[in-house]
Amino acid sequence: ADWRGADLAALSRAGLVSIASATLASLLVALGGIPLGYLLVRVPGRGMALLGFVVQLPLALPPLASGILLLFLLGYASPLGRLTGGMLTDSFAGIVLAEAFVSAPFLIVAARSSFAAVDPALEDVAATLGHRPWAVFRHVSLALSRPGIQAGLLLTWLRAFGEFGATVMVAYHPYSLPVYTYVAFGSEGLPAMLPILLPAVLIAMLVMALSLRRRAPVAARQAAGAAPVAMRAPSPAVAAAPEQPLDFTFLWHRNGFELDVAWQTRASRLCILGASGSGKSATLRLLAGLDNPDRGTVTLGGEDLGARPAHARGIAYVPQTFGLLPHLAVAQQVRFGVGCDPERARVWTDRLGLSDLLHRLPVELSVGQQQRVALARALSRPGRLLLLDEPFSALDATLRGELRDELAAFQQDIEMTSILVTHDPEEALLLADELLLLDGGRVLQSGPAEAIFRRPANEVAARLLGARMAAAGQAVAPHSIDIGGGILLEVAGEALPIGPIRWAVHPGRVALAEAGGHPATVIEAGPVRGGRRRLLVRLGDSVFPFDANPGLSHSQSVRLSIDPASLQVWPRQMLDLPTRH
Ligand SMILES: Nc1ncnc2c1ncn2[C@@H]1O[C@H](COP(=O)(O)OP(=O)(O)OP(=O)(O)O)[C@@H](O)[C@H]1O
Repeated sequence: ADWRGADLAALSRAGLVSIASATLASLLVALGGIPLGYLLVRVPGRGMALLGFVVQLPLALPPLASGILLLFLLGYASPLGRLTGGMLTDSFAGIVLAEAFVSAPFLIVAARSSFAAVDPALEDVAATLGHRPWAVFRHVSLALSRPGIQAGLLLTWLRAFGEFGATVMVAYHPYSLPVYTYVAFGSEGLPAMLPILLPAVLIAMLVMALSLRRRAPVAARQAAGAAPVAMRAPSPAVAAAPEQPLDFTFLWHRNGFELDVAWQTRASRLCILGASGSGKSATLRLLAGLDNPDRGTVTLGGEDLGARPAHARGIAYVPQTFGLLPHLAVAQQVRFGVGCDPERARVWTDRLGLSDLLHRLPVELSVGQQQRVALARALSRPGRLLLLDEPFSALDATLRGELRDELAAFQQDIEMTSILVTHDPEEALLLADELLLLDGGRVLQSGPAEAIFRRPANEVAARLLGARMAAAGQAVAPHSIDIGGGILLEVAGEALPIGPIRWAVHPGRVALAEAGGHPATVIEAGPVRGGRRRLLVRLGDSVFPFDANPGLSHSQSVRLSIDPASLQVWPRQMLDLPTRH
């Protein structure tokens, strides 16, 4: 190595040109590449797919070919070159453009993969929490993609810093470090190389080291900024839900599925009940403004919500997966909504038992705790409609029961109308005054929960409402059914039309009678679960399930009483299956 012969002034100039051009090129790429990476993920269509292919092209081209392509685009004979008086070639601007062209795919590909990994449900939740599209992009999409984008930016800078082939074609002057290396090698040979290469490698290593600098763990940083939430007695200083009639009609098509629903209700505790794929979540998303109907209207308290975007509807939405932002600790999570009321946030975090978990990230919470955080966040800003999409589906039976009871208690305290989506009839009956039954995108029945439970419109509605072993019978009076064998059962609720019916009763709502009741025989005894045995009993001509103490066994005679309010009765149709026995 010829250390003495090194031209330090020229070397420094070339080094500065490379550092400055690589930095400018990276900025340029970031400005265009980050939004482009996002659009490539979120905007569907062939045009975008083609664009995604084209932007990767520089990776496949030999750098010299990229340089020639750029000469066609930027050279003094091109329209752009003429417009700029040839300033885009053989100049510092030319170096920046050549470096940007060749290194851009590194950032675009990294940004695209990072954005693709962000769950769109998180963006949806942020929108329903009042954030405008730009804020959703900044606080959710960009925040969650940051590590991947930073890695892509580092690759972009390093690729730009080392870029030679395209640069030498577009801008031979001023010398960048790679071009200077090439020139020095041509005139002085190998002995001139080490004094040039050593600083180049050191600069690259320094930039890499700076980018690897550890940041404080997210949780710790977030918690440090979290205002302490004082423990206080529960005092949800909010009134019960005011009457605000909800009225919506939606017609919506997607992938061969057609949703055609309409509902008018004045109740404040509502439930949409239906089998999987019946359109429950789609209805909630249309209400929240996260999808647009092909045709439809939605008004709440006489106000037209349909014309407003999701962030302006004043709706709190808790999706099936809770939509917690993985980079925010509980305290930030709860205050994430636009217009979040700190006093309300304090009350709900306290009441939901989250006060000791404020510094934790979602990944450090149990599923039940995550569900509470999502609920606290939804309730901590003023809103008029609370949309809950199967909030308990991920929980075990015990926790499910506990949280269900808690939610039932909250419903008394919150000033919002709540709409719960579920396929669990028990949940629906506990948490709603009015039901909307959906089947295959159509409304099967709607109205007061108890009335629908007792009088399902048909067999499908009855099954959605939990009727399993339905039996045949005959309505012989407005409140009496004949189930064969001379047994008449009393039925509560609306008067029945005389004629053939089907009926069912929940196994837990039949009781053994000491005296009175109806004579029945145990015809099947199942295993004991939770201290109770599931039996099949014959009563009159009907067979139905019954949960009893484990002492009862096969062929035993018993006397049963059935609460008239717990019987479900619906008209028998020609297509209904015959009774099981
Ligand atoms: N974004 C979408 N793109 C295409 N099809 C969709 C989309 N969203 C919903 N669908 C379709 O609409 C239908 C109803 O879906 P939806 O999620 O509303 O059902 P659901 O009743 O909530 O079911 P589950 O109880 O399983 O959540 C389904 O056939 C589903 O495939």
